[in-house]
Amino acid sequence: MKQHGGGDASHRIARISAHLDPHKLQMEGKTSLELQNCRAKGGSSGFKVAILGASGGIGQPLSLLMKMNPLVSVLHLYDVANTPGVTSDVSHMDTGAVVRGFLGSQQLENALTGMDLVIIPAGVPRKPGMTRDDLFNINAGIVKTLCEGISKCCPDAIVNIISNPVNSTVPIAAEVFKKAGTYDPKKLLGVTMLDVVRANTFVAEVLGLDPREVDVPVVGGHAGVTILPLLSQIKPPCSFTSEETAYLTSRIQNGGTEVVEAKAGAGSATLSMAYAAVKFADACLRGLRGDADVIKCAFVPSVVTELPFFASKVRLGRNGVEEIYTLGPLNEFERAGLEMAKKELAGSIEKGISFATK
Ligand SMILES: NC(=O)c1ccc[n+]([C@@H]2O[C@H](COP(=O)([O-])OP(=O)(O)OC[C@H]3O[C@@H](n4cnc5c(N)ncnc54)[C@H](O)[C@@H]3O)[C@@H](O)[C@H]2O)c1
Ligand SMILES: O=C(O)C[C@H](O)C(=O)O
Repeated sequence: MKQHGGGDASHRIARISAHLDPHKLQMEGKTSLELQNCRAKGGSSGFKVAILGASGGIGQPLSLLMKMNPLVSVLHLYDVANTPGVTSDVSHMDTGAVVRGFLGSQQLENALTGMDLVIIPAGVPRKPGMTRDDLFNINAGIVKTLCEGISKCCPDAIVNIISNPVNSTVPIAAEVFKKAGTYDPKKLLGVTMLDVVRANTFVAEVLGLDPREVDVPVVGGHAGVTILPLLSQIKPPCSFTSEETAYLTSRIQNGGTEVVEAKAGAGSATLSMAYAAVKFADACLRGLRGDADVIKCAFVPSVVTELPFFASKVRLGRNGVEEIYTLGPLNEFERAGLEMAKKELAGSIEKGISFATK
């Protein structure tokens, strides 16, 4: 019997199940382009987003939240483990985005083809006693391989890097893209949004405000002293005692460690990170859509300081980062913090560059 929507019932059912399992389509001899076009009816117009590391502690809630984002029409979930289960689960949500799962390196290219935005939370997290830099040996190689795939399959995509150490993985990504001839500095962003989310929360606690009313710029990078909250520039404008400034700066800089210790070996921030990653990805998509005044902090290729990468406020638009804002007036405490941040950042950036160019 012919069904409304094209194709007979058995074909239609086969298509729906294949759409959850790219293997099935490949076995039917479909090309990757057909795979891309084989969309369930009802998919809304919008952007195509891939999450690399989708089965992880961050990846799963991030997949859930991106499936809820009305700007997303296609959501590709890629990991080296457990994507069939995560994909099946998330795909039952009655929101517009069509979800497809991709498992293992042989499916990376299909996962990436045609994507507008790629979010990378793949890699190992810290355990108590470790620094983010202790993750370098494993995560540097993971990010390098994934970025090689991006160069090949979606060189125009915006890339959001979450994998630590962000201060080194973003320079690695830049070098991979340069080597492939696909580097666009406007499209590479290290995600430091969690530092801003934490800063807003901790400052609101001290001031007795709703965190949603607070906006703290956090500049520099994403590790220890490189995380530099500019409390002198918060909105709404407020002043702090030197004790409050010292307490807040230290708590914001050590927010990640606070979670790592509380989780006692079970990983680092995942839920608050997924929240922050979605806030940031949504800003990138609103920028791509052409919304005005989309401004967020991010660790990007930059000329704001003498370092080649630096986190500061950026304006997001149709081409990715369309404007990078200078740091503005800093007080004495922040100027001293900036010098410490730059010293550590220089080493982490250099470490990433040498890894990717060796
Ligand atoms: N930027 C930030 O603010 C921020 C915040 C929190 C965590 N992180 C970092 O995010 C990363 C992930 O954290 P998590 O808690 O989700 O870890 P996790 O171990 O729970 O998940 C990582 C996922 O990556 C997958 N993975 C490993 N190698 C892969 C590869 N080659 N390709 C694709 N996927 C691969 C794993 O299978 C796993 O599902 C860590 O490096 C962590 O330090 C960054
Ligand atoms: O602290 C970590 O290792 C994870 C992440 O960078 C964070 O800030 O929570």
